[in-house]
Amino acid sequence: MALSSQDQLKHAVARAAVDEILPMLDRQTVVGIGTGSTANCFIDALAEYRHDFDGAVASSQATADRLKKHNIPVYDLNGVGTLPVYVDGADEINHQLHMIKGGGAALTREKIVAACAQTFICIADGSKHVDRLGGFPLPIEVIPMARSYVAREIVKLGGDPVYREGVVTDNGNQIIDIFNFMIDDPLDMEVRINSLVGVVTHGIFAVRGADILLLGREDGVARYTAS
Ligand SMILES: O=C(CO)[C@H](O)[C@H](O)COP(=O)(O)O
Repeated sequence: MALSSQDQLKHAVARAAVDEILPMLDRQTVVGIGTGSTANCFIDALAEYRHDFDGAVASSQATADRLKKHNIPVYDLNGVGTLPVYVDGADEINHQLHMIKGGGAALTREKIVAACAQTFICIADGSKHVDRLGGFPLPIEVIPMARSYVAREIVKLGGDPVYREGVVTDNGNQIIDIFNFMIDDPLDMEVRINSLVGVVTHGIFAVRGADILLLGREDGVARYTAS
């Protein structure tokens, strides 16, 4: 079956991410790996080198399952400590390499694994690159009993919260997506939403943004670094 051009871009950035990390790998290296269709392309490309590194820490059960299918060992983050690199996709990424993530509901584990990584490489197709975050609805993972409270607080901040019905995160929590919520200052908004009681995490990744962006475009993969 022929791949769509967006799928081809995902494969191209996944391959570029493998090339980027190959010099970092040795038999002791444990790699942090994100969640989603672009991260899946990365896992499939990395599997070719599975004897050149030790294993991976997964940001979701879905990612752990895919790694195991490739016979790549999956480790508990608590037993690993600092990771040299974390590779993941994004729903949006701006020019400062701040992101919105969590479209796949894996945001909390993604943020934890990213926090433990020395280098965060974001892989995305060109449609994800934006001047201003917020076109993509911002996901918030909430403790279930706090869902309505958090939603009311989000309305006060100017957003339109929508409960992502039927979705339970790997941590047993629920997701609210905030629509119509353009974000001028991602660092400030990340901290403000973090301070709401009942919020587990949300999808603004600015305090720990990406260090490197590999962006798939029709004319090739562009590489950006955080300034
Ligand atoms: O944050 C995520 C999952 O929680 C993903 O990285 C994000 O949704 C991008 O996914 P895809 O690569 O499928 O477009």
